[in-house]
Amino acid sequence: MTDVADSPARPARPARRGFGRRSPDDGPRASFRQLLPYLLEHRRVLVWVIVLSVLGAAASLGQPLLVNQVISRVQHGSTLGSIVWALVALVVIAGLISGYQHYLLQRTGEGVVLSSRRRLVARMLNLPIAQFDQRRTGDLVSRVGADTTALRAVLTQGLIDAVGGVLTFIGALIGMAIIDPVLLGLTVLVIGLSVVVVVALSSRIRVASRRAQEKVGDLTAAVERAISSVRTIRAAGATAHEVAAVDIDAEGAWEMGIQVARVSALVVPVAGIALQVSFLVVLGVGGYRVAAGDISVASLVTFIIFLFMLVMPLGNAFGAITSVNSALGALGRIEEIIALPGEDERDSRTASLADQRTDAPAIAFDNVTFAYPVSPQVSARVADLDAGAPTTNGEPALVLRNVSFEVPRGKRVALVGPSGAGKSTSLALIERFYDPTAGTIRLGGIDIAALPRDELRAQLGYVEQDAPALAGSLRDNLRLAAPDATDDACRAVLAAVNLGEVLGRSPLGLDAPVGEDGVMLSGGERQRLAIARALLAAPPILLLDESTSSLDGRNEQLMREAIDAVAEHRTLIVIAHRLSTVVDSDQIVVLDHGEVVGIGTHSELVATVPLYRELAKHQLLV
Ligand SMILES: Nc1ncnc2c1ncn2[C@@H]1O[C@H](COP(=O)(O)OP(=O)(O)OP(=O)(O)O)[C@@H](O)[C@H]1O
Repeated sequence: MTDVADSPARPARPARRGFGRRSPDDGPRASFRQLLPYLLEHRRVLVWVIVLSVLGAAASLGQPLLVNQVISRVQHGSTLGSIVWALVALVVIAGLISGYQHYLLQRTGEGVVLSSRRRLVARMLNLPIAQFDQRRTGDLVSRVGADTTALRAVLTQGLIDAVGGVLTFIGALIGMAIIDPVLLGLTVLVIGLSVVVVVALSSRIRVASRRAQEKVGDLTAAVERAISSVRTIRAAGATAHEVAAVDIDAEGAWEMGIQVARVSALVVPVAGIALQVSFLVVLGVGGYRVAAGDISVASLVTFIIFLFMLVMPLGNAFGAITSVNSALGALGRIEEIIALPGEDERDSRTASLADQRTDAPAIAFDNVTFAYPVSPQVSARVADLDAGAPTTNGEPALVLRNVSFEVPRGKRVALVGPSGAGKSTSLALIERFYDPTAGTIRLGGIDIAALPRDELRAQLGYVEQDAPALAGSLRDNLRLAAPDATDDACRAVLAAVNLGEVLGRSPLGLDAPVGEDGVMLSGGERQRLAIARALLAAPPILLLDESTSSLDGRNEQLMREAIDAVAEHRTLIVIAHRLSTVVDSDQIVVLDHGEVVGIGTHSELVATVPLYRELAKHQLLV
């Protein structure tokens, strides 16, 4: 019943190999191998880029040979003829090829960013709910925005002319070997040293740039927190405090950026120094060899041009090291999420709704026990503190204990109990946002763990506690679960939950925006809009987690009427914070500290369950 990622007993499954074993300092890492699927999607363009690279390299390598000819002809007093034109043509062709190739790689880079965003968002929105409990929203947002953008650099800077660069490098090496192996030996010695230095520095760049990206994630999370709670922060007079908190994260990102800059500052001049030193060595030793008659002036000039051609791609590669390493760091953060199992991947799909029994209750809890999964980070911190909460003896604290109750078809059942008793958790388990640690929940007699989640959820309408309205129009909100609903159906359902008046408020009607998180609606209106949304999909079972915010008399009346409208012809499980909403329920289940302490009608419970009597007394119902 309990599946792997949600299991409190077992920590969330470590991601695929390469992400699983790492020290806290050692964030997600990616290799070029993981980049391959993204590149292979664009293999046609990349093959074309390679062909252009080969042509470009040939056009470049042809230039020193022609220069050699020009010098020899000038030395021997012969006419230059078409050679100069051929040289000009080669330079122009090499330039055109390089421009077109650059465009193709930029385009492919954008394509890689697009497909990484698609894959990441598709996986992210399909992760088990526990992952969202344990991760910071801003950090996830930053992965979709900033990290995917960093991937572009692999193509636009890393792979730019990589093949052409290698060919030019090899061609230049061969040309130099033919002209003068001694000079080549000296050149290779100097350049080899520069490569050793850069390779040694590149791992430091990788670590620094990955940390820089993590810091950007922290920064986005801090900004997201501040913006999403802006009213509370403003009202608490805590704006300056929050600005300072965001500032600390911004500074952290800046510091890491500076670290990257410091290490890359060491790398960038290496190619230049290598070129200068080898140029001076070649000029000195080459000049001596020309004087000694070992090589001609034309050969020395050609050798020097080849030297530039050898060092140029090397310089490009050194220059790309920072951006490629940061792209690989970003890819690590993207793949860390993509490697997590999606919630639907763990569906057993061994049963179908057709197996429902008509004589079975709509929903039945059978000895359900549950503890929320504890994130590995929290576990580690608790272990460090050697403290009990939120776990006991290393085990997560139980939120539900052996809970059993039945909800007959077509009946209205209320869950009541003090705050933290486990009411909302029970609805979350019916929705399979989490799976019970022990026990079974059945829908029409079928263990819901055996049903595909989408089939199960199609049977359920769920109205969260203080349900948020989604930014967008009234119509967008209503059609979330019923995309084909007509405008007439939308209007009818709004009227059913007493929201007809909201429609008349704006000339835009159903197109009227509700604001970010529905700020343009009152708390009661948001809750009723959420009920309308659930109703429109016409599910046979409705789970309603009543708003905790106190509603005035009129709103409460409107809400009761809305619930009555909802209850018709369907099974309703309602979490009531105001007993007045549920006194006429068919059955009331009283929860306390995760245990069922009473089941019955209002009058039965007032007579037999002290906790319920107490609750009713507080709410002036007895
Ligand atoms: N996502 C979560 N991760 C960890 N613990 C949680 C999570 N959600 C709720 N809890 C804990 O589970 C317990 C039960 O919470 P639940 O929301 O089910 O209570 P409730 O009866 O609905 O309370 P209320 O009436 O205040 O809404 C609480 O102690 C709460 O702190």
